[in-house]
Amino acid sequence: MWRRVASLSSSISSSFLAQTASRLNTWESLTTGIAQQAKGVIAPKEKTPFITFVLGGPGSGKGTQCIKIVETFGFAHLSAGDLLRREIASKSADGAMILNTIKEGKIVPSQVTVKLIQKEMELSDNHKFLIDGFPRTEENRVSFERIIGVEPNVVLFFDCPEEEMVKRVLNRNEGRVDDNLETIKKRLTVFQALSLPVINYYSEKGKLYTIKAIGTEDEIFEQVRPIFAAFEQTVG
Ligand SMILES: Nc1ncnc2c1ncn2[C@@H]1O[C@H](COP(=O)(O)OP(=O)(O)O)[C@@H](O)[C@H]1O
Ligand SMILES: Nc1ccn([C@H]2C[C@H](O)[C@@H](COP(=O)(O)OP(=O)(O)O)O2)c(=O)n1
Ligand SMILES: [Mg+2]
Repeated sequence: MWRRVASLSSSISSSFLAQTASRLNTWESLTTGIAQQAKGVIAPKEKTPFITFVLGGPGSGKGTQCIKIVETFGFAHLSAGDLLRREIASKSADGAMILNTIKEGKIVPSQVTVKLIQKEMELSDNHKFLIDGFPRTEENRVSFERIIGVEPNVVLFFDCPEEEMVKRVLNRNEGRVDDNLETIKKRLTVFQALSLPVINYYSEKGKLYTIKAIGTEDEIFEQVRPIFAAFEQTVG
């Protein structure tokens, strides 16, 4: 694994290499634990994980664009909302609590969400992850860093006017308990109060890529494409 890192293009900065090295160590410990539990079932990770957080208000088009990124750049798509809805459907111990939280337009405790994300990352044989709809709060962010031990390489922010988001959510038609006017208003308030600080945090760290999320799906993807194209050589 170390040889792999060393043979990467010489254009990579030393700070990138240092970050890579630290992520590799974390990844090794993450996967070693799993390998011990399920020897031979899960292929060892040989590549450095590349993590993208996909942020934006409800209905801003995160999921839609993630599908295009998966098709074009071969990422694994982990939607925090989908993982939580799967927990509800499986009637797990946390299911009822998650359902009530989502109906109220609130945020599920980070420990629950991070564990679901962690499990998916460990089971995946991909090393490139799109983590969609997460972190939605500072608590989410800190919890991910503490439990997973890595920081994102890229943070996408789909910046969409509120009235457009409301229109899209009300037309989404997926039978979701939170796609109604009452819950969407609460979700927009939560987004402003709790999610925007996370977006500002990554902006200050120089990791934020803001996408103007109006126009056709294809027009929006043309803003997304060059971001990942620029990383393709180094990430694989
Ligand atoms: N550029 C777009 N223009 C119009 N509608 C869109 C666009 N992108 C997505 N949608 C639609 O808006 C709704 C919300 O999109 P989605 O990808 O689920 O957003 P998010 O995951 O951010 O909540 C979906 O019904 C989707 O088909
Ligand atoms: N990090 C997260 C992500 C989603 N949730 C809950 C609360 C959110 O309103 C719902 C739905 O999230 P989802 O990402 O599917 O919603 P949108 O795609 O933005 O419409 O899930 C959460 O509590 N914590
Ligand atoms: Mg979504």
